Amino acid sequence: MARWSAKSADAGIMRVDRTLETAEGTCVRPDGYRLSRSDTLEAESIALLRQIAATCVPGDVVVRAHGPHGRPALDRLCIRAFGSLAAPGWLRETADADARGNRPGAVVVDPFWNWTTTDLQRYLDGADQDGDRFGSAELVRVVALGAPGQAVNDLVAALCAEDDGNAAVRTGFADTPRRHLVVGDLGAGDDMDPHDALALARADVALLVLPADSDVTAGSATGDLFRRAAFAVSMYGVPHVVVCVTGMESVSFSQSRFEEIRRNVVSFSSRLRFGDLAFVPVSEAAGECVRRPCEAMEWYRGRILLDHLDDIHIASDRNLIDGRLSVQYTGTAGERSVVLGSISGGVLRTGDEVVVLPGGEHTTIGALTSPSRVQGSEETLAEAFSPMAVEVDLPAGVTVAAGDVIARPGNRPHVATDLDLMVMVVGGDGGDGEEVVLRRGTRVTIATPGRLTPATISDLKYRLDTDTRHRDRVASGLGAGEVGRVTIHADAPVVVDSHRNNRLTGTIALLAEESPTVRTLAVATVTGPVSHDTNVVWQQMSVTRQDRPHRGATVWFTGLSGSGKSTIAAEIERSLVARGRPAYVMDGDNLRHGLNSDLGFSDDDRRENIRRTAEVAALMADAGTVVLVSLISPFISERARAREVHDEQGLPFYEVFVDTPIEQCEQRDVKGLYARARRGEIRSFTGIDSPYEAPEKPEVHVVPGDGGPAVVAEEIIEQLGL
Ligand SMILES: Nc1ncnc2c1ncn2[C@@H]1O[C@H](COP(=O)(O)OS(=O)(=O)O)[C@@H](OP(=O)(O)O)[C@H]1O
Ligand SMILES: Nc1ncnc2c1ncn2[C@@H]1O[C@H](COP(=O)(O)OP(=O)(O)O)[C@@H](O)[C@H]1O
Repeated sequence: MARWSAKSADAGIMRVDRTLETAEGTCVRPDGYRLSRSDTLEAESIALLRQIAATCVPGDVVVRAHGPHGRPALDRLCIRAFGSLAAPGWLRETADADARGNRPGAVVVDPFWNWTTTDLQRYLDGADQDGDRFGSAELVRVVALGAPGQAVNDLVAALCAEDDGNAAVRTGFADTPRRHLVVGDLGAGDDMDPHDALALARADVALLVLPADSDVTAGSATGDLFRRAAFAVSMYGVPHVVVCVTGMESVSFSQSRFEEIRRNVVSFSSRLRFGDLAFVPVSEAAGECVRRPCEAMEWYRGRILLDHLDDIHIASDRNLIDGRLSVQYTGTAGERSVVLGSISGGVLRTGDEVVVLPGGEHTTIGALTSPSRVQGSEETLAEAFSPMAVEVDLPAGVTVAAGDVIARPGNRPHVATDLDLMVMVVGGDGGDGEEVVLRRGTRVTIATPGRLTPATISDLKYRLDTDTRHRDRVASGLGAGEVGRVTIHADAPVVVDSHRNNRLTGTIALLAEESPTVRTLAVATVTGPVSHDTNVVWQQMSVTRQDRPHRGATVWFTGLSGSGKSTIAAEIERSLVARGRPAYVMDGDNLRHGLNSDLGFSDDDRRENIRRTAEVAALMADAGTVVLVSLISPFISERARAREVHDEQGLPFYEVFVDTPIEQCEQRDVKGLYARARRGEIRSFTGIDSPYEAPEKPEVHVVPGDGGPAVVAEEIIEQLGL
């Protein structure tokens, strides 16, 4: 591996805060932080700035370097450190010229991360001491928030063994044996600026800080800050949460106080979506239980914070199922089209059949190359996976543009003009003291990687009180710091995933339309697409769910044809009905005779089949029935959507994966369909020439060895408490 020195780089660094309309087109403006060399940016060609503008959104960090020695050094650093970046200067057509070093280049580093230029410079300086340190270490993004600023500051300083107290520094660094931690200090988290919100949307781990002498349940100011921060962590889906109970010395290192706080936080968080929650008592002034054990807290048997962060299992957090390439730059190289972007989900391989969205053109992935090859160490990749940056060859003539998303034909993101969003209005960035408000009719710009799409807020469904969860359905707007559910109508289709499926492609920024500058109003998570007429309003009925004699639920069976879904579902139905519990099987075959008789087995038809079935199941569950859906439902994304439909209405939803291997299904061949599919008489048959995506975390996983249908049925009833 090449050794290099960051100091040899003639670097310009800026964080994009504004995009700006000029006579020549859109360009970007740095946020005011300046490094000694960054003023060379002003002299940069307008063409380069336009290139950058085409690929980044506010919050991005742009690193620019030129000269034969500087560029490769920075490129290498950025690739190693961040993984997900794109570089207009790395286009194949310009690569040779770049390698000779006479052309300026730019990289957009890790969109949505909250670096200041000061942070980045410190990072470069740190890297300089040991150029290889990012070679094998895994980068883990940590954010700390939740208590009055100083408490969070102290924790970050203790974790990163720093004492510089520089207010401009928002990011600390800490190395564990296996990892390189980048720790963003978000302070109290009560008045987030866009960078904070975007950092949260990207973080692997959130450290929620709660001083030991305050409490989450009390109406204290600190408790309020903590609860708000916890809500934001949950909303943006940070997969791992560590509650750091700080200032243990102020409560005499009391174990019972720590346990009391733990109980209170656990009880409070049951209403939040926390996947992984841990607690560490901290005496941060001396870094105890942060970087080293604390003698005064011998009772604490858990790991110290740094060890915990070294060990948290983050590899499974990445979405490695749904293949997505967010295109940030396009060009041509001889006959071929070349695109540059980051893998925002799944794994892509050379030869994969893919579709370019929103256009819908089908094509095939050619050579995959790691951008670092510009340094002369060309790396052709067999496969690329999230969150890598790659350069991809496509056959000549494919229509593809920055902002497009490349996905698999059988596993597509949503391509929609109408989206259902949870938004958090973020402040602190306008600088004019004016309260930012989103309301029905507000014009905004949707920022997705590489693309800006004008849009209108079509409806404000409710404003959410993040504390009580009260939904204020008559609210007229959302002010700074407020959270709400909106629908938005985009002027052109946008390509997104549900946030639940993919945090990267499921998060968007909403920018204000204030020519000539643009500022971020809100950072939103995508609930899903909406396609209904916005003039239709929900009618509240007088009979509520609580008035009904039975509580409903949906049990969703998924698996190959012949796996046993219907047989088990029918057993459960029989058993429940015999006990007087309303239950009903919604069987794919049967639904296709009526409700879904207009649908075939194309991917799109299957999606619609699943969507309709989920909606009907939710209605029946709402009416008090245990609905047993038996549908192959081969796509993870659509099953997730079915779950969302239920979650949104507070209805229980359980996924049961009937995991019978295809060989066994084929042997059973209940309807003789496998034989026909093998003979080519049926096309697009699941498991043969149409994909089946197995669930990752079903509530119940049934395998053939579990017993006969009746046994399995009783076990499911028991396990789900039906
Ligand atoms: N091409 C193809 N692929 C898969 N299945 C096929 C196909 N053609 C017909 N069938 C029969 O239709 C049943 C599956 O319908 P589903 O509605 O459950 O399918 S899906 O969820 O929309 O994928 C399935 O029934 P089950 O065996 O009960 O699963 C098949 O019998
Ligand atoms: N443990 C089991 N659970 C469910 N079905 C089983 C089991 N063992 C054998 N079978 C048989 O497998 C077949 C499954 O068919 P079916 O329930 O129609 O599957 P699907 O609805 O998934 O297409 C039935 O003939 C059933 O009797």
